[in-house]
Amino acid sequence: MPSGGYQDVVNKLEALKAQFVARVVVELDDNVAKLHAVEGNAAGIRTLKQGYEWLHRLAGSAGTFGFQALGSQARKLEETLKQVVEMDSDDLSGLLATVLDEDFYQRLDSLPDLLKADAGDCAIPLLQRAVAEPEDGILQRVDLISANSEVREELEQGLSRYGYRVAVFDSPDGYRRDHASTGENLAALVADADLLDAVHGVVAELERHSDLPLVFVAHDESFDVRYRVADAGAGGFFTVPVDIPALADRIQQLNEEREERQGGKVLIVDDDDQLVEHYRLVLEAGGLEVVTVTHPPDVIRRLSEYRPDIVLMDIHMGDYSGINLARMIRFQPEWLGLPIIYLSSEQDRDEQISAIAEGADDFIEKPIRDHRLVKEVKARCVRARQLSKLASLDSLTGLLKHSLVKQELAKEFDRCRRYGLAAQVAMLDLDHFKRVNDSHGHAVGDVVIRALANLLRHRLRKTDIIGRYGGEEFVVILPDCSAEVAEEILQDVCGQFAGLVFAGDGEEFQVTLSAGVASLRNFASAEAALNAADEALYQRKRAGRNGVTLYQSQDPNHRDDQEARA
Ligand SMILES: Nc1nc2c(ncn2[C@@H]2O[C@H](COP(=O)(O)OP(=O)(O)OP(=O)(O)O)[C@@H](O)[C@H]2O)c(=O)[nH]1
Repeated sequence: MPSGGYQDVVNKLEALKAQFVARVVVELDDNVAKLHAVEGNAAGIRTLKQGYEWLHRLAGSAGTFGFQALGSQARKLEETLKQVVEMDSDDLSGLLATVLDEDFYQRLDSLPDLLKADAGDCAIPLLQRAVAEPEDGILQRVDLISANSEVREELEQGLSRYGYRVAVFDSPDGYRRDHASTGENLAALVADADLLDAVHGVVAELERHSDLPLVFVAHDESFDVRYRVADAGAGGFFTVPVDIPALADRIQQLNEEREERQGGKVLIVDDDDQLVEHYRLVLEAGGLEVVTVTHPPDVIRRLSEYRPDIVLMDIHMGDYSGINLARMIRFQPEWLGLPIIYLSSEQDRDEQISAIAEGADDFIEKPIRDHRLVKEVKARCVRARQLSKLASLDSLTGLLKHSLVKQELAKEFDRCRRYGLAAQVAMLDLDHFKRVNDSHGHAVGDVVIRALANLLRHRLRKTDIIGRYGGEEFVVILPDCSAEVAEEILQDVCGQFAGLVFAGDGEEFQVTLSAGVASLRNFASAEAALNAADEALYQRKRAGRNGVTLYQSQDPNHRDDQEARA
């Protein structure tokens, strides 16, 4: 949602609508007169073609500003003139007799009245449903409702080890009272299934949390309880005693799914300034990020700078064709997978299909109502993000894959070089992990790996980069951080991780973690820093595991780590 809130968006949309009306009044005067000049043989085929292009644009834009009847009349006139364009005949009197009949001119003369008559029917109210409430804060808090003090204690302790701040309530009424007063975003609401109906009622009341991940815990795991929990729209169900790592993992997954549904970066390419501005406002109000391009030659540069999830592109843009631009974008291998969606008033299905065959992925027809535009674009952003995530993130942990973490490290290395900053790279490895797999099985081992991934995500800063480097090996990059602070943070992670209790075959167990840290600016390359972190990790393993070791060079000529710690 752009700053200024809903009313601000409505005011801006109204202002754009006024500009649109002012523009169309002038265009109507001009174009209706010119098309009548054809009737009186005072103008030729070229005028008809220009009239066709103008009607095409009007048909695509009028509906967006709330002038539905004007848009559909323009569409009918456009279709009539399309026959003229396609005939490609110079026989004006023939055309006048066959195509431009009395009915055509009557409908043309009705356009100014339709502009006046329709002015009250504005698309803006429909936007209200799509407008997302402002979202601030980070997803760190979990609310917990249970009348059972043991359950409250167990969950509060367990989840706080994963970096969540747990707000505890002993009844849905208490939750209703205190909750309404806070604007903080929640990672999840975890509640006792004994209070199912009351909790469901409170959540329904607090409409702004309709998308809130809801998880229930219960002593009773009967089909009936599970069914009622599913019916309440819950995203997770756990029996007491709760498997905390699995619960933390589920909360993480539910939040990732929610985040995917919410965000999205869109690049709009269209040469109509007012229409583009209207789309931008509507999509931003719907929670999407938008950058616009009204001058098509800028498109490649803006793509590289902005790296959108999807591109929305008009097909007919004055001297430029969206089809050629899509083809051009595909010249570059890095954009081969970028979804390009035509947002065009082209209604001919054959033309739409051939446009898609030329390098785009989909077609949205103009005009489109605001709430539908938001829905359609969001759905495509979600899909695009899911696909790109599949390509770049490790499927078990959702962290960056090996190759990407190396790319990020190289970027951070260059940044530190350029600006003389301190940054650390750390290599992390689970201790005696083979024993975990051997004793409890691979699936339980996977739970442990995911638990570490989730803990790192919550304990580290948003700007830190976390990747799964190999099986049970992780890499963490800590920008703008001294070696001393990195040691402290990672030591804390080791302590928290060692406190997590896992369950396998009815047996509880704990796992520890070792880490090695190196300062990027003490090395000639990112690769060398990573090797040093790896060496420090193995020093730690030899020294007894469960902790952090900073890289210490054996070479007296090597720059000392003390510099970075200062
Ligand atoms: N469950 C699970 N295990 C994995 C995965 N990837 C690697 N592993 C296991 O991780 C274990 C790593 O064992 P080692 O490299 O011998 O090290 P370790 O037992 O952790 O011992 P130290 O590192 O010396 O403390 C092997 O048993 C691998 O099979 C995975 O994705 N899931």
